[in-house]
Amino acid sequence: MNITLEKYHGLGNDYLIFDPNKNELELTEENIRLICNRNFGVGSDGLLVGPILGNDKLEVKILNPDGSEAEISGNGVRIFGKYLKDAGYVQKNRFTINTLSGQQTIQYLNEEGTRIKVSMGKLSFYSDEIPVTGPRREVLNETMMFGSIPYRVTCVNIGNPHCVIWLNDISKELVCRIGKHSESAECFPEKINTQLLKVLDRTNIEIEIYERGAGYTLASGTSGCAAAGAAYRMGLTERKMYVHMPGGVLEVEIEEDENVLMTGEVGYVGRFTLSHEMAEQLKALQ
Ligand SMILES: N[C@@H](CCC[C@H](N)C(=O)O)C(=O)O
Repeated sequence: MNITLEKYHGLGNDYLIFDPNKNELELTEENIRLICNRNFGVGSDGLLVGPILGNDKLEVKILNPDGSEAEISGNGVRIFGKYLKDAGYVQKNRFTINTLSGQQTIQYLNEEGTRIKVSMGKLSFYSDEIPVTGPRREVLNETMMFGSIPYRVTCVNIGNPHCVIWLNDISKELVCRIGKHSESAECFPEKINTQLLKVLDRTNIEIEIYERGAGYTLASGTSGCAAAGAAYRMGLTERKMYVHMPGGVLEVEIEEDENVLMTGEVGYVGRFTLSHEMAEQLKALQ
């Protein structure tokens, strides 16, 4: 049996879909790393395994390129939504899926399903829910040391953990320098995704991203929601804003109950049928 993977991207944040109903391979940390490797494998910022059928909801498992499992991915959910339409798994325009972090509602905004709105769930700034070590509190504008340098940090959970650093000048170089330390800092027992946040005006923010388990990425849906949530909470923006990332722009709205709505595009790259040689290498790593 051939192994086929479908590749999509959300604003340059690329994912491969491994549909377990069409492929036979036991995924392990080792073979996930090889699939996502940009030199020796197909290459991607992560792997989406699904739909996993069985209960009343379609389920997706989200894997980082280092083989670790993430609770949620904003771009991943939109991409999975587009795949479900392309592969004929759904006919409705609005439906709910299951991820490790809970349920997300997906809505197609155009006929092709390339523009998708997702109800992502609620923000939490509470230390025990993010998680961040220390007494229970909302982690707002605290000083934290990453690589011996102090930063003002707001932490937030939107299904997965994020730390947002508000600065006037942001760059790829700086987020990579900070992210290498913050990702595995002792105060983050589940590790963390890092965003540098620049506020452009009350309805536009810009971010640079360093993802847990993936490193630097051109875009991240949950990072966009987390940074928007932090900016709103700090009183810097309105509830609705555009989040500018190197790969494109996401629309984010923080509802009154702190539920987050995220809207953005998805692009289809193509189908990859792995060579016999590659399939054998992956099987040897099962
Ligand atoms: N690209 C993502 C986030 C993927 C998961 C993240 N690396 C984690 O480990 O939490 C997005 O679009 O949200």
